[in-house]
Amino acid sequence: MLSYEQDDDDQYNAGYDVGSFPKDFGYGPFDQDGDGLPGPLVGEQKPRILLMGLRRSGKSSIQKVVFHKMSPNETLFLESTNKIIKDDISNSSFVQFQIWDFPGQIDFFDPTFDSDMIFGGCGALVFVIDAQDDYTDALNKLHLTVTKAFKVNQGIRFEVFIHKVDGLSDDYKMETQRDIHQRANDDLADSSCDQIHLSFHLTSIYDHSIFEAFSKVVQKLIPQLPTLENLLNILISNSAIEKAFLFDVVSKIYIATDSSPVDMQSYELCCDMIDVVIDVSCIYGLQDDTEAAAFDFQSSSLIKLNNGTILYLREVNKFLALVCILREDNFDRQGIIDYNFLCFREAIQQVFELRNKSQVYVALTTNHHSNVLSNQNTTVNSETQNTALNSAAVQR
Ligand SMILES: Nc1nc2c(ncn2[C@@H]2O[C@H](COP(=O)(O)OP(=O)(O)OP(=O)(O)O)[C@@H](O)[C@H]2O)c(=O)[nH]1
Repeated sequence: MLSYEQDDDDQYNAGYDVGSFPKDFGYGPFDQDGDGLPGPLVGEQKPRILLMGLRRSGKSSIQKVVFHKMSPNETLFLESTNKIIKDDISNSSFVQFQIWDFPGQIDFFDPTFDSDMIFGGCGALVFVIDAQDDYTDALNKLHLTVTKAFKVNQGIRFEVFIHKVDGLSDDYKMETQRDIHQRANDDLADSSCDQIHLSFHLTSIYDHSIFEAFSKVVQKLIPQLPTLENLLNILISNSAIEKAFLFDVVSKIYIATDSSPVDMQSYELCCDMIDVVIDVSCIYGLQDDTEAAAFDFQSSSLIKLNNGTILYLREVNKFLALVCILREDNFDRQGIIDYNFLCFREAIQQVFELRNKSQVYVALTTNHHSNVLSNQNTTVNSETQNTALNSAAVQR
């Protein structure tokens, strides 16, 4: 990897809107052509994300907006969910999971509620609280839900979405978050369950906060995350990039970023850039006679902002894109950045290959301990890649 001097300071302006994605650019069937990435194996257990919360708290809206490109206004007409809706999200080799949307009125004491089955294979439980409503009942239900789930499966990540905060002032938002945080943790402490850890996110479907929160939930379920972060750190430090996100293009969830702090504006800018690229590709890039995807190995884009900042997007594979933010002055050596990007893409492919090999191995031998196995392999792989990338780096 080639190296570059870096400058600090960046400012960007943004005007945002969500959901300009064409709806037909959705989760297609997972096939094997293009980048040689095999699809999920038959019988492989996908991590499950449960969406729970009281009625009308916004669960279905979240799922539709993030994963099905529904515009936020259309959620006003969503019918109440009255059975568990299972949604299989298999759009990328990294992001493969199921989302189960539960009806608000679910009763844990109902004999048909099989908590071992439901919480057993669950990776994360997202509990949605309507912050515009009185949340006392929601807090009681949260307590009941997490304690019940924790008894069945201690590995579940508990994520609380303090939702619909678009209607609240900044001060009130913070106050609500503090209050919910305090009361939820007090309830756990009172029932001697302080080992249960809850993470809190302020969310709304009317801005990018819901995508950001979901990104964090999903990242915790990706065993390769440390490897990806490492690769991004190496890439940005050698290419004078300020910030880099690895995006799942369809959902605009970022599955990894470098270790510098994420600010909401950068994330929103990058999301908007993906919208622009996909919109333009769908309008001008589709060939009449083929069903080729609008986003392919040639997809890349460069947007210069009027504050001396550049947004640079490159396709990594058919599901993932790298979006970088950097200063215009540092882009005069684009060749170095492009070369480093190729090293990065190669390394990401190795992560995929190794993951897939370990999956095949697991499938051929036994289904037991599959997570542990792939985790261990990925760690070894991470070290190999870092060594390879570092040795390829050429300092200027
Ligand atoms: N202001 C605001 N309204 C929201 C938001 N998210 C969802 N809503 C609205 O909340 C209402 C209920 O949303 P649903 O998604 O149906 O709620 P649910 O939790 O799935 O409801 P059940 O299926 O009955 O359990 C809808 O009218 C949505 O438009 C948000 O972020 N902000």
